[in-house]
Amino acid sequence: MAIAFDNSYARLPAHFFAAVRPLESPAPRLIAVNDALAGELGIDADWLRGPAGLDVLSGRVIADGATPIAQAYAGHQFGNFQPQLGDGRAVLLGEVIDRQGRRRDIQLKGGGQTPFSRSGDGRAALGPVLREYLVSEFMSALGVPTTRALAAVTTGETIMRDTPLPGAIITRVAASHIRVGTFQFFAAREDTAALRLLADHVIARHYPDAAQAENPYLALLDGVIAAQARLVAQWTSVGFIHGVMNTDNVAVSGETIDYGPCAFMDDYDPATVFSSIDRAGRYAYGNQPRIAAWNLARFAETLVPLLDPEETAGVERAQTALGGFAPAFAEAYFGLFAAKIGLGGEADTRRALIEALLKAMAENQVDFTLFFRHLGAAAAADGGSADEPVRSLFVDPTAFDGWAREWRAALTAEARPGPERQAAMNRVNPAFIPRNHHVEAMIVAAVEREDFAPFHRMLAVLTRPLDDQPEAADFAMPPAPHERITATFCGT
Ligand SMILES: Nc1ncnc2c1ncn2[C@@H]1O[C@H](COP(=O)(O)OP(=O)(O)OP(=O)(O)O)[C@@H](O)[C@H]1O
Ligand SMILES: [Mg+2]
Repeated sequence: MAIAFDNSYARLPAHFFAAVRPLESPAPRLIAVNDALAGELGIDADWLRGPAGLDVLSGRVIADGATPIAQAYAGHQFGNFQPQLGDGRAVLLGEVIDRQGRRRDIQLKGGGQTPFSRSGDGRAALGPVLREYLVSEFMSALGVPTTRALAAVTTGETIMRDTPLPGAIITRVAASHIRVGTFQFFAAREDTAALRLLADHVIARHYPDAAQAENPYLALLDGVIAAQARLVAQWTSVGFIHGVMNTDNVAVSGETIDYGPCAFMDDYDPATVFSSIDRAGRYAYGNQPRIAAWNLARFAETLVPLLDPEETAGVERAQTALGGFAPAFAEAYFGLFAAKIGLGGEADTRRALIEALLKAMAENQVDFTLFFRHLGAAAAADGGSADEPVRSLFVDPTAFDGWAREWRAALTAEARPGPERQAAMNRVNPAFIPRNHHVEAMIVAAVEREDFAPFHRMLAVLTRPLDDQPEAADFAMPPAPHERITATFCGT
Protein backbone atom coordinates (compact mmCIF):
# COMPACT_ATOMS: atom_id res chain seq x y z
CA MET A 1 0.00 0.00 0.00
CA ALA A 2 1.64 3.25 -1.16
CA ILE A 3 -0.40 5.26 1.34
CA ALA A 4 -0.90 3.68 4.78
CA PHE A 5 -4.54 4.56 5.35
CA ASP A 6 -6.34 4.15 8.66
CA ASN A 7 -9.82 5.60 8.23
CA SER A 8 -11.46 6.36 11.56
CA TYR A 9 -14.18 8.68 10.23
CA ALA A 10 -15.43 6.04 7.83
CA ARG A 11 -15.90 3.75 10.85
CA LEU A 12 -18.48 6.16 12.32
CA PRO A 13 -22.18 5.43 11.68
CA ALA A 14 -23.33 5.44 8.08
CA HIS A 15 -25.37 8.67 8.34
CA PHE A 16 -22.18 10.67 9.05
CA PHE A 17 -21.20 10.48 5.38
CA ALA A 18 -21.96 9.06 1.96
CA ALA A 19 -19.70 6.56 0.25
CA VAL A 20 -18.65 7.97 -3.11
CA ARG A 21 -16.43 7.33 -6.07
CA PRO A 22 -14.21 10.16 -7.16
CA LEU A 23 -14.58 11.62 -10.63
CA GLU A 24 -12.38 10.01 -13.26
CA SER A 25 -10.46 12.89 -14.78
CA PRO A 26 -10.25 12.38 -18.54
CA ALA A 27 -6.74 13.69 -19.14
CA PRO A 28 -5.02 14.58 -15.88
CA ARG A 29 -1.75 16.46 -15.69
CA LEU A 30 0.32 17.08 -12.64
CA ILE A 31 0.87 20.68 -11.57
CA ALA A 32 2.71 20.18 -8.31
CA VAL A 33 3.54 17.70 -5.58
CA ASN A 34 4.55 18.88 -2.12
CA ASP A 35 7.66 16.82 -1.38
CA ALA A 36 8.12 17.99 2.20
CA LEU A 37 4.51 17.28 3.12
CA ALA A 38 4.57 13.89 1.40
CA GLY A 39 7.63 13.10 3.53
CA GLU A 40 5.77 14.12 6.70
CA LEU A 41 2.96 11.77 5.75
CA GLY A 42 5.28 8.87 4.95
CA ILE A 43 4.29 8.92 1.28
CA ASP A 44 6.96 8.51 -1.39
CA ALA A 45 6.91 11.80 -3.33
CA ASP A 46 8.39 10.14 -6.42
CA TRP A 47 5.57 7.60 -6.42
CA LEU A 48 3.06 10.42 -6.05
CA ARG A 49 4.64 12.22 -8.99
CA GLY A 50 4.65 9.13 -11.18
CA PRO A 51 1.79 7.62 -13.19
CA ALA A 52 0.35 5.61 -10.27
CA GLY A 53 0.32 8.72 -8.08
CA LEU A 54 -1.31 10.79 -10.80
CA ASP A 55 -4.08 8.20 -11.09
CA VAL A 56 -4.83 8.59 -7.38
CA LEU A 57 -4.51 12.40 -7.31
CA SER A 58 -6.87 12.72 -10.26
CA GLY A 59 -9.49 10.27 -8.99
CA ARG A 60 -8.92 7.68 -11.73
CA VAL A 61 -7.87 5.00 -9.27
CA ILE A 62 -8.92 4.52 -5.67
CA ALA A 63 -5.71 3.95 -3.74
CA ASP A 64 -5.38 0.70 -1.82
CA GLY A 65 -6.80 1.19 1.66
CA ALA A 66 -8.82 4.31 0.81
CA THR A 67 -12.52 4.45 1.70
CA PRO A 68 -13.73 7.44 -0.33
CA ILE A 69 -16.53 9.33 1.39
CA ALA A 70 -18.22 12.72 1.33
CA GLN A 71 -18.85 14.08 4.83
CA ALA A 72 -22.28 15.34 5.82
CA TYR A 73 -22.50 18.80 7.34
CA ALA A 74 -24.80 21.79 7.68
CA GLY A 75 -23.91 25.43 8.20
CA HIS A 76 -24.79 29.07 8.51
CA GLN A 77 -23.96 30.75 5.22
CA PHE A 78 -23.84 34.55 5.55
CA GLY A 79 -26.00 34.13 8.63
CA ASN A 80 -28.64 31.84 7.08
CA PHE A 81 -28.90 28.29 8.30
CA GLN A 82 -28.68 25.50 5.71
CA PRO A 83 -29.45 22.17 7.37
CA GLN A 84 -28.11 20.15 4.46
CA LEU A 85 -24.72 20.92 2.96
CA GLY A 86 -21.90 18.37 3.04
CA ASP A 87 -18.96 17.76 0.72
CA GLY A 88 -20.46 18.55 -2.64
CA ARG A 89 -17.15 18.45 -4.46
CA ALA A 90 -14.70 16.96 -2.02
CA VAL A 91 -13.88 13.32 -1.55
CA LEU A 92 -12.15 12.20 1.61
CA LEU A 93 -9.88 9.34 0.61
CA GLY A 94 -9.01 8.50 4.19
CA GLU A 95 -6.59 9.24 7.00
CA VAL A 96 -2.94 8.51 7.62
CA ILE A 97 -0.88 8.68 10.78
CA ASP A 98 2.01 10.98 10.00
CA ARG A 99 5.66 10.65 11.07
CA GLN A 100 4.87 12.52 14.29
CA GLY A 101 1.94 10.28 15.14
CA ARG A 102 -0.71 12.80 14.12
CA ARG A 103 -3.81 11.65 12.25
CA ARG A 104 -4.26 13.59 8.99
CA ASP A 105 -7.05 13.54 6.39
CA ILE A 106 -6.26 13.26 2.68
CA GLN A 107 -9.01 14.70 0.52
CA LEU A 108 -9.52 15.46 -3.16
CA LYS A 109 -11.20 18.87 -3.48
CA GLY A 110 -12.80 19.13 -6.89
CA GLY A 111 -13.08 15.35 -6.98
CA GLY A 112 -16.55 15.12 -8.53
CA GLN A 113 -20.21 15.05 -7.62
CA THR A 114 -21.51 13.49 -4.43
CA PRO A 115 -24.99 13.05 -2.96
CA PHE A 116 -24.38 16.48 -1.33
CA SER A 117 -23.67 18.37 -4.55
CA ARG A 118 -27.13 19.96 -4.74
CA SER A 119 -27.03 21.84 -8.06
CA GLY A 120 -23.23 21.97 -8.22
CA ASP A 121 -21.07 20.12 -10.72
CA GLY A 122 -18.65 18.71 -8.15
CA ARG A 123 -15.71 20.35 -9.87
CA ALA A 124 -13.17 22.98 -8.93
CA ALA A 125 -11.68 25.52 -11.30
CA LEU A 126 -7.95 25.82 -11.79
CA GLY A 127 -7.65 29.38 -10.44
CA PRO A 128 -9.09 28.70 -6.98
CA VAL A 129 -7.06 25.48 -6.76
CA LEU A 130 -3.84 27.39 -7.37
CA ARG A 131 -4.86 30.10 -4.90
CA GLU A 132 -5.64 27.52 -2.21
CA TYR A 133 -2.36 25.69 -2.80
CA LEU A 134 -0.26 28.83 -2.64
CA VAL A 135 -1.99 30.56 0.25
CA SER A 136 -2.31 27.49 2.47
CA GLU A 137 1.39 26.71 2.02
CA PHE A 138 2.23 30.35 2.77
CA MET A 139 0.17 30.26 5.96
CA SER A 140 1.86 27.04 7.00
CA ALA A 141 5.29 28.56 6.41
CA LEU A 142 4.31 31.37 8.81
CA GLY A 143 3.18 28.92 11.46
CA VAL A 144 -0.53 29.71 11.08
CA PRO A 145 -2.57 26.53 11.62
CA THR A 146 -3.96 25.50 8.26
CA THR A 147 -4.95 22.71 5.95
CA ARG A 148 -2.11 21.87 3.59
CA ALA A 149 -1.70 21.20 -0.10
CA LEU A 150 -0.21 17.83 -1.01
CA ALA A 151 -0.69 18.12 -4.76
CA ALA A 152 -2.58 19.82 -7.57
CA VAL A 153 -3.57 18.44 -10.96
CA THR A 154 -5.56 19.64 -13.92
CA THR A 155 -8.27 17.20 -14.94
CA GLY A 156 -8.37 17.80 -18.68
CA GLU A 157 -12.01 18.83 -18.40
CA THR A 158 -13.43 22.22 -19.21
CA ILE A 159 -15.93 23.31 -16.60
CA MET A 160 -18.54 26.02 -16.87
CA ARG A 161 -18.49 29.04 -14.59
CA ASP A 162 -19.14 32.56 -15.90
CA THR A 163 -16.80 31.43 -18.65
CA PRO A 164 -15.40 28.00 -19.55
CA LEU A 165 -12.44 27.21 -17.29
CA PRO A 166 -9.96 24.37 -16.87
CA GLY A 167 -10.95 21.93 -14.12
CA ALA A 168 -8.49 20.99 -11.41
CA ILE A 169 -8.21 19.04 -8.17
CA ILE A 170 -6.29 19.97 -5.06
CA THR A 171 -5.28 17.18 -2.71
CA ARG A 172 -5.81 18.69 0.70
CA VAL A 173 -4.38 17.47 3.97
CA ALA A 174 -6.03 18.44 7.24
CA ALA A 175 -5.94 17.48 10.91
CA SER A 176 -9.56 16.73 10.07
CA HIS A 177 -12.30 18.24 7.95
CA ILE A 178 -14.78 18.28 10.84
CA ARG A 179 -16.48 21.64 10.94
CA VAL A 180 -18.78 23.57 13.24
CA GLY A 181 -21.30 22.72 10.53
CA THR A 182 -20.73 19.00 11.13
CA PHE A 183 -22.03 19.47 14.68
CA GLN A 184 -24.87 21.61 13.37
CA PHE A 185 -25.91 18.83 11.00
CA PHE A 186 -26.74 16.52 13.91
CA ALA A 187 -28.03 19.26 16.21
CA ALA A 188 -30.55 20.30 13.55
CA ARG A 189 -31.81 16.70 13.52
CA GLU A 190 -31.86 16.55 17.34
CA ASP A 191 -29.66 13.48 17.03
CA THR A 192 -27.95 13.68 20.42
CA ALA A 193 -26.48 10.19 20.15
CA ALA A 194 -24.66 11.19 16.95
CA LEU A 195 -23.54 14.48 18.50
CA ARG A 196 -22.01 12.60 21.40
CA LEU A 197 -20.19 10.22 19.06
CA LEU A 198 -18.92 13.14 17.00
CA ALA A 199 -17.82 15.05 20.10
CA ASP A 200 -16.02 11.97 21.43
CA HIS A 201 -14.30 11.50 18.07
CA VAL A 202 -13.18 15.15 18.05
CA ILE A 203 -11.97 14.97 21.65
CA ALA A 204 -9.92 11.86 20.94
CA ARG A 205 -8.52 13.37 17.78
CA HIS A 206 -7.94 17.03 18.57
CA TYR A 207 -8.42 17.70 22.29
CA PRO A 208 -7.26 14.54 24.08
CA ASP A 209 -6.75 16.41 27.37
CA ALA A 210 -10.46 17.18 27.46
CA ALA A 211 -11.16 13.49 27.99
CA GLN A 212 -9.66 13.79 31.49
CA ALA A 213 -11.66 16.89 32.42
CA GLU A 214 -14.56 16.80 34.84
CA ASN A 215 -16.89 17.77 31.97
CA PRO A 216 -15.17 16.67 28.74
CA TYR A 217 -17.68 18.43 26.46
CA LEU A 218 -17.20 21.71 28.27
CA ALA A 219 -13.45 21.22 27.96
CA LEU A 220 -13.96 20.57 24.24
CA LEU A 221 -15.90 23.83 23.91
CA ASP A 222 -13.20 25.72 25.80
CA GLY A 223 -10.55 24.14 23.59
CA VAL A 224 -12.28 25.08 20.34
CA ILE A 225 -12.87 28.65 21.57
CA ALA A 226 -9.21 29.04 22.52
CA ALA A 227 -8.03 27.60 19.20
CA GLN A 228 -10.27 29.93 17.15
CA ALA A 229 -9.28 32.97 19.22
CA ARG A 230 -5.62 32.26 18.57
CA LEU A 231 -6.20 31.45 14.89
CA VAL A 232 -8.15 34.59 14.05
CA ALA A 233 -5.59 36.70 15.94
CA GLN A 234 -2.90 35.12 13.76
CA TRP A 235 -4.90 35.90 10.63
CA THR A 236 -5.24 39.55 11.56
CA SER A 237 -1.55 39.78 12.42
CA VAL A 238 -0.64 38.96 8.81
CA GLY A 239 -3.44 40.93 7.13
CA PHE A 240 -5.38 37.82 6.09
CA ILE A 241 -9.04 38.06 5.13
CA HIS A 242 -10.68 34.66 4.98
CA GLY A 243 -13.64 35.99 3.05
CA VAL A 244 -16.22 33.28 3.74
CA MET A 245 -16.33 32.55 7.46
CA ASN A 246 -19.52 30.52 7.28
CA THR A 247 -19.86 27.93 10.05
CA ASP A 248 -19.25 25.16 7.50
CA ASN A 249 -15.85 26.76 6.89
CA VAL A 250 -14.76 26.66 10.53
CA ALA A 251 -12.70 23.57 11.33
CA VAL A 252 -13.04 22.50 14.96
CA SER A 253 -9.35 21.52 14.93
CA GLY A 254 -8.46 25.22 14.77
CA GLU A 255 -6.93 25.02 11.30
CA THR A 256 -7.72 27.57 8.60
CA ILE A 257 -9.94 25.88 6.00
CA ASP A 258 -11.45 26.90 2.64
CA TYR A 259 -9.38 29.46 0.80
CA GLY A 260 -12.14 30.19 -1.76
CA PRO A 261 -12.26 34.00 -1.89
CA CYS A 262 -9.47 34.77 0.59
CA ALA A 263 -7.11 37.70 0.12
CA PHE A 264 -4.50 39.79 1.91
CA MET A 265 -4.81 43.43 2.71
CA ASP A 266 -2.37 45.86 1.12
CA ASP A 267 -3.12 49.21 2.85
CA TYR A 268 -4.28 48.82 6.41
CA ASP A 269 -8.03 49.37 6.58
CA PRO A 270 -10.27 47.29 8.86
CA ALA A 271 -13.19 47.63 6.42
CA THR A 272 -11.31 45.80 3.67
CA VAL A 273 -13.37 43.18 1.80
CA PHE A 274 -12.38 41.34 -1.36
CA SER A 275 -14.93 38.59 -1.80
CA SER A 276 -17.32 39.50 -4.58
CA ILE A 277 -20.15 37.63 -2.85
CA ASP A 278 -19.66 39.43 0.49
CA ARG A 279 -21.64 42.50 -0.51
CA ALA A 280 -22.46 43.63 3.02
CA GLY A 281 -18.90 43.27 4.27
CA ARG A 282 -19.92 40.68 6.86
CA TYR A 283 -16.50 39.07 6.58
CA ALA A 284 -14.39 42.25 6.34
CA TYR A 285 -10.90 42.13 7.86
CA GLY A 286 -11.90 43.94 11.03
CA ASN A 287 -15.11 41.94 11.53
CA GLN A 288 -13.36 38.60 11.72
CA PRO A 289 -13.07 38.38 15.53
CA ARG A 290 -16.75 39.27 15.94
CA ILE A 291 -17.77 36.69 13.35
CA ALA A 292 -15.55 34.06 14.97
CA ALA A 293 -17.38 34.68 18.25
CA TRP A 294 -20.73 34.39 16.45
CA ASN A 295 -19.69 31.12 14.84
CA LEU A 296 -18.51 29.78 18.19
CA ALA A 297 -21.90 30.62 19.70
CA ARG A 298 -23.46 28.44 17.00
CA PHE A 299 -21.01 25.68 17.93
CA ALA A 300 -21.79 26.04 21.63
CA GLU A 301 -25.53 25.75 20.91
CA THR A 302 -24.99 22.34 19.36
CA LEU A 303 -23.22 21.13 22.51
CA VAL A 304 -25.89 22.26 24.99
CA PRO A 305 -27.49 18.80 25.30
CA LEU A 306 -24.07 17.34 26.12
CA LEU A 307 -22.99 20.05 28.55
CA ASP A 308 -25.61 19.36 31.20
CA PRO A 309 -28.69 17.17 31.56
CA GLU A 310 -30.66 20.34 32.40
CA GLU A 311 -31.08 22.61 29.39
CA THR A 312 -30.88 25.91 31.28
CA ALA A 313 -27.75 24.77 33.07
CA GLY A 314 -26.29 23.66 29.71
CA VAL A 315 -27.01 27.07 28.21
CA GLU A 316 -25.39 28.80 31.17
CA ARG A 317 -22.25 26.70 30.84
CA ALA A 318 -22.11 27.47 27.14
CA GLN A 319 -22.49 31.21 27.78
CA THR A 320 -19.78 31.25 30.40
CA ALA A 321 -17.42 29.43 28.04
CA LEU A 322 -18.22 31.86 25.20
CA GLY A 323 -17.32 34.72 27.53
CA GLY A 324 -13.77 33.42 27.30
CA PHE A 325 -13.42 34.28 23.62
CA ALA A 326 -12.92 38.06 23.88
CA PRO A 327 -10.16 37.94 26.52
CA ALA A 328 -8.43 35.04 24.75
CA PHE A 329 -8.56 36.89 21.44
CA ALA A 330 -7.29 40.16 22.98
CA GLU A 331 -4.40 38.40 24.67
CA ALA A 332 -3.34 36.66 21.47
CA TYR A 333 -3.90 39.73 19.29
CA PHE A 334 -2.02 42.25 21.43
CA GLY A 335 0.70 39.70 22.08
CA LEU A 336 1.23 39.17 18.35
CA PHE A 337 1.14 42.88 17.54
CA ALA A 338 3.51 43.67 20.42
CA ALA A 339 5.99 41.25 18.86
CA LYS A 340 5.41 42.88 15.48
CA ILE A 341 6.56 46.23 16.88
CA GLY A 342 9.50 44.65 18.67
CA LEU A 343 8.18 44.66 22.21
CA GLY A 344 7.81 41.93 24.76
CA GLY A 345 6.21 42.31 28.15
CA GLU A 346 2.56 42.00 29.06
CA ALA A 347 0.33 42.24 26.00
CA ASP A 348 -2.08 44.49 27.87
CA THR A 349 0.48 47.18 28.57
CA ARG A 350 1.11 47.51 24.82
CA ARG A 351 -2.51 47.97 23.93
CA ALA A 352 -2.63 51.76 23.75
CA LEU A 353 0.54 51.91 21.66
CA ILE A 354 -0.75 49.30 19.20
CA GLU A 355 -4.16 50.92 18.88
CA ALA A 356 -2.61 54.34 18.26
CA LEU A 357 -0.40 52.86 15.57
CA LEU A 358 -3.22 51.10 13.76
CA LYS A 359 -5.34 54.25 13.85
CA ALA A 360 -2.52 56.26 12.28
CA MET A 361 -1.94 53.54 9.69
CA ALA A 362 -5.60 53.49 8.69
CA GLU A 363 -5.68 57.28 8.39
CA ASN A 364 -2.54 57.29 6.27
CA GLN A 365 -3.14 54.36 3.91
CA VAL A 366 -0.05 52.57 5.09
CA ASP A 367 0.92 49.27 3.50
CA PHE A 368 0.47 46.74 6.32
CA THR A 369 3.22 44.30 5.35
CA LEU A 370 5.92 46.77 4.33
CA PHE A 371 5.37 48.85 7.44
CA PHE A 372 6.07 46.08 9.92
CA ARG A 373 8.92 44.61 7.88
CA HIS A 374 10.67 47.98 7.60
CA LEU A 375 10.00 48.77 11.24
CA GLY A 376 12.62 46.18 12.18
CA ALA A 377 15.40 48.29 10.67
CA ALA A 378 14.02 51.40 12.38
CA ALA A 379 13.96 49.54 15.70
CA ALA A 380 17.66 48.76 15.39
CA ALA A 381 18.55 52.47 14.95
CA ASP A 382 17.90 55.68 16.88
CA GLY A 383 15.71 57.42 14.37
CA GLY A 384 16.93 59.83 11.73
CA SER A 385 17.35 58.43 8.23
CA ALA A 386 16.72 54.85 9.44
CA ASP A 387 13.07 55.89 9.94
CA GLU A 388 12.65 57.08 6.37
CA PRO A 389 11.47 53.77 4.83
CA VAL A 390 8.63 53.51 7.36
CA ARG A 391 7.77 57.21 7.64
CA SER A 392 7.45 57.55 3.89
CA LEU A 393 4.69 54.93 3.87
CA PHE A 394 2.41 57.43 5.62
CA VAL A 395 0.50 59.99 3.56
CA ASP A 396 1.47 62.39 6.35
CA PRO A 397 4.86 61.14 7.64
CA THR A 398 4.61 63.26 10.78
CA ALA A 399 1.87 60.89 11.93
CA PHE A 400 4.62 58.29 12.27
CA ASP A 401 6.95 60.67 14.13
CA GLY A 402 4.41 61.32 16.87
CA TRP A 403 3.83 57.63 17.43
CA ALA A 404 7.52 56.74 17.11
CA ARG A 405 8.45 58.91 20.11
CA GLU A 406 6.36 56.79 22.44
CA TRP A 407 7.39 53.60 20.71
CA ARG A 408 11.09 54.42 21.17
CA ALA A 409 10.53 55.18 24.83
CA ALA A 410 9.03 51.70 25.23
CA LEU A 411 11.94 50.15 23.31
CA THR A 412 14.49 51.95 25.47
CA ALA A 413 12.75 50.74 28.62
CA GLU A 414 13.26 47.16 27.44
CA ALA A 415 16.96 47.69 26.69
CA ARG A 416 17.39 44.94 24.14
CA PRO A 417 20.27 45.07 21.63
CA GLY A 418 19.06 46.54 18.32
CA PRO A 419 20.20 43.74 15.98
CA GLU A 420 18.67 41.10 18.21
CA ARG A 421 15.40 43.00 18.28
CA GLN A 422 15.40 43.42 14.51
CA ALA A 423 16.05 39.69 14.03
CA ALA A 424 13.14 38.85 16.34
CA MET A 425 10.85 41.24 14.43
CA ASN A 426 11.91 39.71 11.12
CA ARG A 427 10.83 36.33 12.45
CA VAL A 428 7.22 37.53 12.82
CA ASN A 429 6.86 40.18 10.12
CA PRO A 430 6.86 38.57 6.66
CA ALA A 431 8.76 40.24 3.87
CA PHE A 432 6.37 38.64 1.39
CA ILE A 433 2.64 37.96 1.32
CA PRO A 434 0.54 36.64 -1.57
CA ARG A 435 -0.33 40.06 -2.95
CA ASN A 436 -3.61 39.89 -4.81
CA HIS A 437 -2.35 41.46 -8.01
CA HIS A 438 0.37 38.81 -8.22
CA VAL A 439 -2.03 36.00 -7.34
CA GLU A 440 -4.39 37.16 -10.08
CA ALA A 441 -1.59 37.47 -12.63
CA MET A 442 -0.37 33.98 -11.67
CA ILE A 443 -3.88 32.58 -12.22
CA VAL A 444 -4.29 34.34 -15.56
CA ALA A 445 -0.98 32.90 -16.78
CA ALA A 446 -2.03 29.37 -15.82
CA VAL A 447 -5.61 29.57 -17.07
CA GLU A 448 -5.09 31.51 -20.27
CA ARG A 449 -1.60 30.41 -21.31
CA GLU A 450 -1.03 27.12 -19.47
CA ASP A 451 2.00 28.85 -18.02
CA PHE A 452 2.66 27.52 -14.53
CA ALA A 453 6.05 29.22 -14.12
CA PRO A 454 4.56 32.16 -12.15
CA PHE A 455 2.83 29.69 -9.81
CA HIS A 456 6.07 27.81 -9.12
CA ARG A 457 8.05 31.01 -8.71
CA MET A 458 5.52 32.49 -6.25
CA LEU A 459 5.35 29.23 -4.34
CA ALA A 460 9.14 29.16 -3.95
CA VAL A 461 9.18 32.74 -2.62
CA LEU A 462 6.11 32.45 -0.39
CA THR A 463 7.17 29.28 1.35
CA ARG A 464 10.12 31.30 2.74
CA PRO A 465 8.15 34.44 3.56
CA LEU A 466 10.39 35.61 6.40
CA ASP A 467 13.61 35.56 4.36
CA ASP A 468 14.82 38.60 2.50
CA GLN A 469 14.93 37.50 -1.12
CA PRO A 470 16.32 40.42 -3.10
CA GLU A 471 15.79 38.56 -6.39
CA ALA A 472 12.04 38.54 -5.65
CA ALA A 473 11.75 42.23 -4.71
CA ASP A 474 8.91 42.65 -7.22
CA PHE A 475 6.68 40.36 -5.11
CA ALA A 476 7.21 42.50 -2.03
CA MET A 477 5.85 45.66 -3.60
CA PRO A 478 2.27 46.85 -3.14
CA PRO A 479 0.23 47.23 -6.32
CA ALA A 480 0.54 50.40 -8.36
CA PRO A 481 -2.85 52.14 -8.62
CA HIS A 482 -3.62 50.49 -11.97
CA GLU A 483 -2.66 47.03 -10.61
CA ARG A 484 -4.98 47.15 -7.64
CA ILE A 485 -7.36 44.19 -7.32
CA THR A 486 -10.63 44.98 -5.60
CA ALA A 487 -12.48 41.64 -5.76
CA THR A 488 -11.78 37.93 -5.58
CA PHE A 489 -14.22 35.36 -6.83
CA CYS A 490 -15.19 32.11 -5.21
CA GLY A 491 -14.98 30.28 -8.51
CA THR A 492 -17.33 27.60 -7.17
N1 LIG B 1 -18.97 23.12 -7.79
C1 LIG B 1 -19.60 22.58 -6.75
N2 LIG B 1 -20.28 21.44 -6.88
C2 LIG B 1 -20.93 20.89 -5.85
N3 LIG B 1 -20.95 21.42 -4.62
C3 LIG B 1 -20.27 22.56 -4.41
C4 LIG B 1 -19.56 23.19 -5.47
N4 LIG B 1 -18.99 24.31 -4.96
C5 LIG B 1 -19.32 24.36 -3.65
N5 LIG B 1 -20.10 23.32 -3.31
C6 LIG B 1 -20.66 23.03 -2.00
O1 LIG B 1 -21.26 24.20 -1.49
C7 LIG B 1 -21.02 24.33 -0.10
C8 LIG B 1 -20.35 25.63 0.22
O2 LIG B 1 -19.21 25.78 -0.56
P1 LIG B 1 -17.87 26.44 -0.08
O3 LIG B 1 -17.39 27.28 -1.18
O4 LIG B 1 -17.92 26.96 1.30
O5 LIG B 1 -16.95 25.12 0.11
P2 LIG B 1 -15.85 24.54 -0.79
O6 LIG B 1 -14.95 25.61 -1.22
O7 LIG B 1 -16.43 23.69 -1.86
O8 LIG B 1 -15.13 23.50 0.13
P3 LIG B 1 -14.34 23.46 1.51
O9 LIG B 1 -15.14 24.15 2.55
O10 LIG B 1 -14.28 21.98 1.70
O11 LIG B 1 -13.01 24.07 1.27
C9 LIG B 1 -20.21 23.11 0.29
O12 LIG B 1 -21.13 22.15 0.75
C10 LIG B 1 -19.58 22.69 -1.01
O13 LIG B 1 -19.29 21.30 -1.05
MG1 LIG C 1 -16.48 25.52 2.23
